[in-house]
Amino acid sequence: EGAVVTPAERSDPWENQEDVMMKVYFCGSIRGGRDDVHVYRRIVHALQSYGSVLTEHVSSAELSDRGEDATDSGDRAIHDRDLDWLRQADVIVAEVTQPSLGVGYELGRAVDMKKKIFCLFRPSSGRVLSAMIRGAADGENFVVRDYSEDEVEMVLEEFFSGLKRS
Ligand SMILES: O=c1[nH]c(=O)n([C@H]2C[C@H](O)[C@@H](COP(=O)(O)O)O2)cc1CO
Repeated sequence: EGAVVTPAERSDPWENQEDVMMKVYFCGSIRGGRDDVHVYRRIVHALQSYGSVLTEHVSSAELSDRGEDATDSGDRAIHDRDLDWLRQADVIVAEVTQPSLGVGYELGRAVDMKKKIFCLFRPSSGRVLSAMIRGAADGENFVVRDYSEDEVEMVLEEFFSGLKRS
């Protein structure tokens, strides 16, 4: 009676699940162009088997290259919310084939926060990935993986099974 329940003693299963569920921040181009939204959908769908995806909206077919809100105050709200999610995230997964200022910025901030980062690039696009992304790879906290669309599930499985071991 009157005992203080510490977080470790909580018995609500939903609360516990929240505690253990990995949080994944997915980055993909929005105002940079929506050409690859079908790939983002496939990635986010696969990611949902590893944890909770904080930025599911990035993969929404309804979201155009105008973004969520075109007003200035809307932009601040988007920026602040996304940085908050970035801080909460255990891992960042970015599809970097379609160049995007926002994605590049998110990755730079995530490096500064010492997050685990996994970037996916499709050479079949004919593009050459920015040196500021390819050149940031250290094979451990910042991993860049070339892949083709049909390999989405396989490369994510490889990455997440590596995380469990480390
Ligand atoms: O409406 C938005 N909502 C939003 O969450 N973002 C974030 C998530 C994406 O990973 C990234 C896309 O940046 P950009 O719009 O510069 O391509 O920025 C970006 C916008 C629009 O810039």
